[in-house]
Amino acid sequence: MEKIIRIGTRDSRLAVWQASQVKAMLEIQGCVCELVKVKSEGDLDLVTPLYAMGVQGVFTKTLDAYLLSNKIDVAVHSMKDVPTQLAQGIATAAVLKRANYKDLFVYKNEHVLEKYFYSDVDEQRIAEGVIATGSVRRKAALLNKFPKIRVENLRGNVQTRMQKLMNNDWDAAIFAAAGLERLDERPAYAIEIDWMLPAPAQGAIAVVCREEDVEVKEICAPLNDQDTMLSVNNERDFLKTLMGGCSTPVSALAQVENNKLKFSGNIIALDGSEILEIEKEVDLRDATEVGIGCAQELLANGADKIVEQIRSINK
Ligand SMILES: NCc1[nH]cc(CCC(=O)O)c1CC(=O)O
Repeated sequence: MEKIIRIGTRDSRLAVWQASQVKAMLEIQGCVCELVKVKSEGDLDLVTPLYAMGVQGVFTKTLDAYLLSNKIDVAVHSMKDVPTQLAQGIATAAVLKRANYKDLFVYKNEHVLEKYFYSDVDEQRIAEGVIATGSVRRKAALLNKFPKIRVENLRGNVQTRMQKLMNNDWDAAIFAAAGLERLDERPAYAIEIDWMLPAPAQGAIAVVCREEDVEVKEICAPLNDQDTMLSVNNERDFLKTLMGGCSTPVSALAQVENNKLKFSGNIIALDGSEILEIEKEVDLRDATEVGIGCAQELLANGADKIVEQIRSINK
């Protein structure tokens, strides 16, 4: 009998959409697949901010256990939710071509755009209002640009968060554009935040498998997009070298263009009071350690102090 590839996924709509995408790609290659839907801790607790849940990989560790106990053959994740250090025995089998990597500002009343988008630096420094996000990275970036605003905690899946935005008196909430676009739920009242660097690997989908499963690795290899893989590896190395954590105010974006890798990264103090940024462009041939190099350079230029501050607060 032909091998059936068991594809593990969380059971949120976004996760199931992403896993179905992988299933369809494998089926085009002639594979027989089935989806195995699993609840993860990250989905069960919709109140605690992610950074307070204290463990890495809240979204991934249930599926890691399923892989290691041979209940599934691959697991599909939003790559930005995957800890930079994969669990022992787990390997990346493929990274799909990246979708929209940007963060999206979703508002209810377009009058707020004046304040947040069509204002100059002086106006931004004094702008007041409330924006909702559960992400420490987005919070730090918003406070860095708009130091007088209040950032409200917001968690849950796409639908829950959208509902909460409608029910509250907030100016806006921030979403990953990729998540909304995959579900065909990007509202008309939304604008991409061009100045905000994304989370490392935002918009990329990872397929992981058992480290020693050569057969599954071979089957998944054609799904891999080399440019995306190189980019997100550098972004994740940047994060790992700086902090190692998952919910941290670290942003990074690497892009392949004209045989070059363009890398941008930053780390921001949790309260937005300080930002350290770096940009580099290197030949593709020398592009495997840009993320590490940029992180080391930032650490030598003061990022170590921000990292220390974040560690002491998270303790
Ligand atoms: N941490 C939650 C999460 N993980 C991946 C996505 C969206 C898809 C992606 O970024 O690839 C989201 C939602 C969001 O940040 O709004």
